[in-house]
Amino acid sequence: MKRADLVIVGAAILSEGRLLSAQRAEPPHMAGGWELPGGKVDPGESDENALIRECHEELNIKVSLQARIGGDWPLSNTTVLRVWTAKIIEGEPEPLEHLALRWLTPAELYDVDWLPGDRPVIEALATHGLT
Ligand SMILES: Nc1nc2c([nH]c(=O)n2[C@H]2C[C@H](O)[C@@H](COP(=O)(O)OP(=O)(O)OP(=O)(O)O)O2)c(=O)[nH]1
Repeated sequence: MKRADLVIVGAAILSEGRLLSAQRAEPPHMAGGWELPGGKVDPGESDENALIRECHEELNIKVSLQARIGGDWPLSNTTVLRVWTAKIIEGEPEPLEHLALRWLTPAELYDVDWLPGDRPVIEALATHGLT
C-alpha cells in the first residue's frame, strides 16, 4: 500500500459536551462545508505541533491535545486525516479563516454539512462521546 503523501491534522475541540465545527471559506468547491479545525503538517513538524499551531492560526486559541481518534482517515488516494480530541486552555475561538464556527451538542452533530471525508470521523466521535 502506498504511504500517504500528505497528512492533514484535525482537532475535535470539546467543551461542555459540545464539539466545535468550522465552516470552510475556500477553495470554492469546499466552501460552505464543515470541518474540524486543522490543516497540513509542515515538513519536519510533528503532527501534534502542527495541530496546535493550526488551532492558534485559525482560531486564536491555545489547545491541549487529548486522545487520538482512530488511525489514518482517508481523504483521497494521497491524503489522510489524523484526528485528536482537544481542550481549550487559553482564549475563545474566533473564525479568523473560516466563514463560521458552531458548537454542536450530541443531538446536533449531523446538523451541519460535514465534508465527506469527515463523516466517518464524526461517527467515531459520537461513539467516543463529546467529553
Ligand atoms: N483542516 C481540515 N481539512 C480537512 C478536513 N476534512 C477534509 O477533507 N479536509 C481537507 C480540506 C483541504 O483540502 C485539506 C486541508 O487543507 P488546508 O487548506 O486546511 O490546510 P492548511 O491550513 O495547511 O492550508 P494552506 O496553508 O495550504 O492554506 O484537507 C478537516 O476536517 N479539517
